Amino acid sequence: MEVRHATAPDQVPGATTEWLRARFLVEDLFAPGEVRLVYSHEDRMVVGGAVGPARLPSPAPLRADRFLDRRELGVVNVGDGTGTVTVDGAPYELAPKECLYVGRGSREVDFGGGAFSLVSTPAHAAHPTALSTLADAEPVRLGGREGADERTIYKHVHAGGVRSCQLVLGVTVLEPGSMWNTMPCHTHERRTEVYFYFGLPAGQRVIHLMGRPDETRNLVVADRQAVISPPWSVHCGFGTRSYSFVWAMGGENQAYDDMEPVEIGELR
Ligand SMILES: O=C[C@H](O)[C@@H](O)CC(=O)C(=O)O
Ligand SMILES: [Zn+2]
Repeated sequence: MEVRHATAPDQVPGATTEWLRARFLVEDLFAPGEVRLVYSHEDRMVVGGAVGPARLPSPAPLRADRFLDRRELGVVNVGDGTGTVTVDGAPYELAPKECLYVGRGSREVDFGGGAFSLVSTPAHAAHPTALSTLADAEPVRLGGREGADERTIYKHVHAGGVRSCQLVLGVTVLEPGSMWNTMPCHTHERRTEVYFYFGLPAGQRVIHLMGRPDETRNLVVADRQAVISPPWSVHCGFGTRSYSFVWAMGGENQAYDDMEPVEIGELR
């Protein structure tokens, strides 16, 4: 498991494209029969990808007998068909974009055929493992044709949905012909957020904006790649085609709307 250290906003001016990509972009998470994980010191979030059949390991940097001894996990099916995730012998069927929350203390997590994105945060208590379907996730329509940002937000793990210690997780799906996510954008000083882009056609890219609102940079992101957004960073993007993304947060609170909005004219 790769370990990435935390960053500070004063490292961004002067940073090269390569430096930014090595710290904030997560590539190559998906390989057949493997679970690949990256540990970030930003709120100690672990970001991963699983392609079954594979079992969740407990990599050495965790110093834990089992991955979920002190953690909780959100799994989202990012493939095109139904996928099965088995937790301590109990199978859960996930349709595309559906989420399984796996609680602290679970022992074995097995991924069947399919592709899954993973996000984990430290957990102080055991909440029950629970499936969240798209219907459970209380879809919210946002945006419009005029802003090229018609999209549906599915909130899976949050204060009013599946319970967790600190993880907040959902999926946003853009309509065909809609390319912008999260514009106007925001920061949230009390949480780190990970965006995991998927459903982007081969050869297309998302231009993801990061950095302080007055010092932005861009990352050019391909399908099934993730971006780590520290609390000081905006996170929004424009695709060359429509796409979906998993967004997941960890940190001080679980209030979805605890954010600092940024006016478009403030961006530099
Ligand atoms: O803090 C919340 C997150 O950035 C996302 O939920 C935003 C998002 O999915 C969108 O606007 O499309
Ligand atoms: Zn956000």
